[in-house]
Amino acid sequence: MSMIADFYGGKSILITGATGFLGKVLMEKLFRTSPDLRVIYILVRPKAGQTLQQRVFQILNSKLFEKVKEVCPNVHEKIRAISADLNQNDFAISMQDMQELLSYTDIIFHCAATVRFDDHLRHAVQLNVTATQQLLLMASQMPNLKAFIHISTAFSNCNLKHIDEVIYPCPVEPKKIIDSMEWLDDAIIDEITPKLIGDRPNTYTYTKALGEMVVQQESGKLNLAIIRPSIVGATWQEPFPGWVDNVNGPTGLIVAAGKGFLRSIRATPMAVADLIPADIVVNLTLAVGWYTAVHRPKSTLIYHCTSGNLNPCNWGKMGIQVLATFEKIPLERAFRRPKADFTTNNVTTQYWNAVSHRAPAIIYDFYLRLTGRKPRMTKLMNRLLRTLSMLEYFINRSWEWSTYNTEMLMSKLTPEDQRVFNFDVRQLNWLEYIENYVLGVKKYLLKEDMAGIPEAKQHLKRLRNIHYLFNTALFLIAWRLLIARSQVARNVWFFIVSFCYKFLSYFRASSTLKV
Ligand SMILES: CCCCCCCCCCCCCCCCCCCCCCCCCCCC(=O)SCCNC(=O)CCNC(=O)[C@H](O)C(C)(C)COP(=O)(O)OP(=O)(O)OC[C@H]1O[C@@H](n2cnc3c(N)ncnc32)[C@H](O)[C@@H]1OP(=O)(O)O
Ligand SMILES: NC(=O)C1=CN([C@@H]2O[C@H](COP(=O)(O)OP(=O)(O)OC[C@H]3O[C@@H](n4cnc5c(N)ncnc54)[C@H](OP(=O)(O)O)[C@@H]3O)[C@@H](O)[C@H]2O)C=CC1
Repeated sequence: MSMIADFYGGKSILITGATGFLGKVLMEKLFRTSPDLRVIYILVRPKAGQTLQQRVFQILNSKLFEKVKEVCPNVHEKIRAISADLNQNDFAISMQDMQELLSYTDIIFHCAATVRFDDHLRHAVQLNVTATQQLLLMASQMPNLKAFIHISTAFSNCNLKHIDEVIYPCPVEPKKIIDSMEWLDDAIIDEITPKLIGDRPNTYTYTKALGEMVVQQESGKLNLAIIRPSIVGATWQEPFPGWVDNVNGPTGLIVAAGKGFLRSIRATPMAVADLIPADIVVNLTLAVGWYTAVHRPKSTLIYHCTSGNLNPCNWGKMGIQVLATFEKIPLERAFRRPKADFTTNNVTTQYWNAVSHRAPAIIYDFYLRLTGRKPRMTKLMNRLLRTLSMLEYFINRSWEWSTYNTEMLMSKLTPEDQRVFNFDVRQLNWLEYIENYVLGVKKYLLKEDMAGIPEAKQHLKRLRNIHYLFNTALFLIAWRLLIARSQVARNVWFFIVSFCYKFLSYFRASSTLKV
């Protein structure tokens, strides 16, 4: 029997960010391994034209939850969606709902965040810092609360090269930042943002670091732990390999490479690609929840959920495997054949962006215009280039994260728990994982049918022929222009033609002699 699964039995669990990528995998695992849990409360905001119930229905009816429905047929009754907006005071939760949450919650998993790199500082502070502070305040009023698990990111201190499982203070206190966001106007915030974030690349990593400081400062008598995952990728094993449903992190680039939009990327092939599968993050999170509640460590422990120091892989190897998988299993209706190179400096990056990204987009838009359609490729390409520029920081550097607490926790688990809640990244085979990731992107994110693979391959062959034809035509035009303008080119051309003629005459004569 799994001690961890047993622990969650009968418990009331509160999850924020349950509609997000990680939140859904977390909920799935909880229901599947502890179907006898009392209830999972999820804080959900109503979204464009969808009620709360519709949002929950959509999640529970997705492929991700197919296994859950077998082991926990009454899963609909065990999930309680509470209308909440983490940007509002008291999260805009009704008095009645708040009372229920305060009375019954045993464990909190705080996953909600804005993960956009370019979010305005005011909004990022509101969600990643102030909301965390408010949730901690709520938690302190929960008589039955046994553990509060905060999901941060391994990149909250990406301004450092070696990162330990400790909280590094930011120069300005989170409370001062929260206060100032209330009275400063947007223009001033824009002006001071670069100074505040300092040597971090964006508001996301900065506000996640502030969020950790808030957790430390507001800990009071709470049992807290912080988890820092690196770059979360598709699932490795559970509930099935390759599940992913959004374009964040590498996923969007995998799509862009497979569809032939992304042809070059400024990245360091040897830099460590610190990816971590979503199910490993979730297994560690549940193990931490159990350990924090049962063993009640004296201080707030931080757990790095990273792969680099235990089972490193680099971007070069990953890129090659992504492309190799697209050879076997191509995406449908690609714009160009998947083929991409790493560039390493500004000049080559600008050159390949112009030649491989902008020029084909302009030519395609010209073709769309000619055929009476609306041009769209240049706009799409500009967005891709903007996204690439945001991600570049993370694919041109390597970090070292120590994992003492994570390894300590692994050693505390029974063999059964090590199996059921496996977070040992050393067991992961990267090539197999990447292949399943790419397959998952095709099946679960893009919802492409595997039966369409022969047609997709045929389409790629057509694209290859168009490519050869286009290159030949381009070469002939360039050559024609050159010999019209240059005597040297004309002489070379004359020499080649007469050489070919002589060679052919000799070949014909010698074959006639043989007969
Ligand atoms: C020697 C070897 C040679 C081999 C050659 C191989 C060559 C390479 C082959 C390529 C294969 C790729 C495989 C590996 C690639 C490695 C890249 C990995 C990068 C990973 C970096 C992650 C760093 C994570 C650090 C921190 C982790 C976290 O803690 S948080 C989670 C991460 N958060 C995010 O990822 C959010 C990022 N997104 C944003 O901030 C915003 O979306 C944006 C600022 C990027 C864009 O915002 P904007 O307002 O303009 O538009 P938006 O509406 O949001 O989106 C616009 C369109 O862009 C699409 N989109 C969004 N994100 C991505 C993405 N990550 N990749 C691609 N596309 C993305 C989005 O869908 C929109 O599209 P449309 O709807 O069609 O308009
Ligand atoms: N993905 C990654 O690579 C990594 C993620 N992390 C961390 O993991 C956590 C989860 O990330 P991930 O699942 O990828 O992120 P997602 O963007 O997929 O999910 C974010 C979640 O937060 C919710 N949310 C956002 N704003 C509000 C709001 N105002 N009120 C209520 N809920 C809100 C979203 O709800 P809605 O559905 O309504 O938008 C969604 O459920 C985050 O804390 C992130 O920092 C850490 C390292 C890497």
